[in-house]
Amino acid sequence: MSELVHTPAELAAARARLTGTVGVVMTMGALHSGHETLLRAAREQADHVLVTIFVNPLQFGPNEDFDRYPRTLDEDLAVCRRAGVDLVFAPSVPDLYPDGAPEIRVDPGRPGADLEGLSRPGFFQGVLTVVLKLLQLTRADLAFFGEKDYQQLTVVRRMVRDLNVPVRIVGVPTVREPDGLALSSRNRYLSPTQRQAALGLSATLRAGAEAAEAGLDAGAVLAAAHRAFGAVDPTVELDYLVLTDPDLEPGPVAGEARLLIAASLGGVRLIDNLAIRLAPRP
Ligand SMILES: Nc1ncnc2c1ncn2[C@@H]1O[C@H](COP(=O)(O)OP(=O)(O)OP(=O)(O)O)[C@@H](O)[C@H]1O
Ligand SMILES: CC(C)(CO)[C@@H](O)C(=O)[O-]
Ligand code: BAL
Repeated sequence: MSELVHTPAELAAARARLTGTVGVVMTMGALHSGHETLLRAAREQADHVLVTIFVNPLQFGPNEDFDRYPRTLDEDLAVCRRAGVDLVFAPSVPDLYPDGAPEIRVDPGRPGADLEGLSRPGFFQGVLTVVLKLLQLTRADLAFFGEKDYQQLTVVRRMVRDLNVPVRIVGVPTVREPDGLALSSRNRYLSPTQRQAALGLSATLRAGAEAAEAGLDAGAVLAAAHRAFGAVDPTVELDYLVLTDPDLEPGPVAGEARLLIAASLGGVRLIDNLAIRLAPRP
């Protein structure tokens, strides 16, 4: 049975009853099999699993989908119960921000400035601020984040290192539909035709991975991915397609790398990424 709490005071009381290690999975709800994989990882690696469900207004831009973001608490609780979650923290906006939007926020710095940071100004500041608050409130020993949101995982790791936050961040590989589409709560916005077109994101990444497996260098791998994107349904608008260092550090790419894509379909913005292993230079 998962205990449901809403306020920080209720959370503190319930958290105090948990002995042993606590793993937290932070979500915005609308739980799917990707989230369930995070819950399983937490179940395996911690004595207790705590889930947070909160659609964080601070990380949404003025023209983004905060109002229409799916809110499915009853179904989410059923998922948590089935996954053996001990405690669910589902605060309201005033529960978490009793004084309104916080004056003091976490600056995501250079790692949060590119890619998603360029397209979604304020996004990582909002994410890091709420992640830090939730880490303080849950006092978790481990926190699990999906590689699907690769830059988010990277920026959270960097915050924990730079600010000495006492938690271990665990990255969990992306869960995909059998046809390759990365699971995402926002997939439910897609019409059947858009869903078919959205396969272009993972297909583009796979084309890059195949070029790397064939021994091509970084420039040729990225060119192969761009060529593959050229064959994708023209309703899919590319935001970025980049090959970077796995820590998203600037500079030349060699050995382990990451290919990241973001694109929009009829106003629905999706992201995906894949690990790429470049052949050693001769
Ligand atoms: N397909 C997936 N595989 C692995 N982890 C995932 C997947 N989808 C989401 N997650 C992870 O679940 C956590 C909560 O994410 P969130 O609730 O925003 O879901 P989401 O599907 O990413 O939603 P959205 O569609 O709004 O981006 C994050 O750490 C995210 O990376
Ligand atoms: C980490 C997070 C729960 C913060 O609101 C959100 O960005 C998400 O669901 O990935
Ligand atoms: N999935 C990360 C949170 C967001 O896109 O708003």
